[in-house]
Amino acid sequence: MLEIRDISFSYDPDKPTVTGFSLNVEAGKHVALIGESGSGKSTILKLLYGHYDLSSGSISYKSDAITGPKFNLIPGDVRFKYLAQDFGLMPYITAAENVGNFLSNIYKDKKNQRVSELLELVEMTEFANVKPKFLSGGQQQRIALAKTLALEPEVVLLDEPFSQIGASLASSLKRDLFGYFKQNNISCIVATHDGNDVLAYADEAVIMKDGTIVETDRPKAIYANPGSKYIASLFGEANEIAMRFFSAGQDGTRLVYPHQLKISGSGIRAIVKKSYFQGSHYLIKAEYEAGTLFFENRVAIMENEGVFLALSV
Ligand SMILES: Nc1ncnc2c1ncn2[C@@H]1O[C@H](COP(=O)(O)OP(=O)(O)OP(=O)(O)O)[C@@H](O)[C@H]1O
Repeated sequence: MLEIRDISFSYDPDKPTVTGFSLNVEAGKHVALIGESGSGKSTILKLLYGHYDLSSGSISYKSDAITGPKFNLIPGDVRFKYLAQDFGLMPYITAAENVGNFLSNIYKDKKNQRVSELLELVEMTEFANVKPKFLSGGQQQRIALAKTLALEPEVVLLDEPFSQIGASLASSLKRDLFGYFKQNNISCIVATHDGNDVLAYADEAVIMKDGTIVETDRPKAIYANPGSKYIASLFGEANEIAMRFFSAGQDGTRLVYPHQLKISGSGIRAIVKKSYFQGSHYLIKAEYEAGTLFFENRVAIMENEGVFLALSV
C-alpha cells in the first residue's frame, strides 16, 4: 500500500503549495486528483516520485520510505512510473524505440513482443517506426503512456494523460488503459482538472484546492452531492440557486447541474441569452433574477425568449 501521511511542501517558503495532504492507495486502486489549475495536483505527483523533499509528513510504499533529492541521486522508486505533462520522449529515435528504451536488449524477442503489445494498447502500432518529432501532440502522449508501462510498474502517476488526445480516441484509450491497470493490479494516480475524464474509472476522487484536499469519496458520490460550487464546476457548468426559487421561504442554496433543469409551465423565470450546440442537446445560457444560469434543452432557443425552469428530478 502507498501511504501518504500529512505531507506539506512549498516551492516558496512564504507560500505553502501543499498542506496536510493524506491518502492511502491500495494495490490496484485508481485515484483521481481533481482540481483547478494551480491547486497542487502535479506537485503531489512529483512528491510521490521523490522529485522534491517534503517540508513535513511522510510517504511510504510497502513500508519503504519515499524520499526526495536530499536522500537520492535519481528520483523515483523503481516500482513507480511517472508520466509528466511534457511526455519526456526522445525526439530522434522511433516511437517503438522510445517505448522499449528501458527494456533489456538481452531478450530481443521478448522486448519486441512487449513493445508491440504496448503500441497496440495505445493504438499506435502503425506509427512504430516514426520519430516523435513527426507525431502529433496526442500521438506523442500515447507513446509516452506506452513507455510509462514498459517496465511493468506497480504504481503509475499520470499528469493530465489525455490532455492532447481527441475525445473519440480518448474514450476507447481510457477504457483499454484503465482495464489494463485493473487486469495487472497496477495502482494509478491521475491528475486532471476535468472530473469527467475519470468519472467512470476512478475508485476514489480526491478534490484539491489551494494545495489541500477539500473532499474525497467515490466519484459517483461526489458528483451526486458535490458539497460546493467549486466541486460541482469540476464536472462542468453548475448552477448555485437560492432555495427560495424552488420553495418559498426556504433558506440556503442548491447546486444544480444543467441537465437537472427543464423547461416547465411554472418555476424560475429566465430569459435565454445563448444556445450552445453540444451534439445530443443544447446548453442554454439564460439570465434570471439572481444572475446567470445554464440548463440543457433538446433544441436551440431564440435569444431573449422567456422560459420557466423547474427541477427535472
Ligand atoms: N517549479 C515551481 N516553482 C515555483 N512554483 C511552482 C512550481 N511549480 C508549480 N508551482 C506553483 O505551485 C502551485 C501548484 O502548482 P501545480 O503545478 O502543482 O498545480 P496543478 O494543480 O498541477 O496545476 P495544472 O493543472 O495547471 O497543472 C501553483 O501556484 C504553481 O504556480
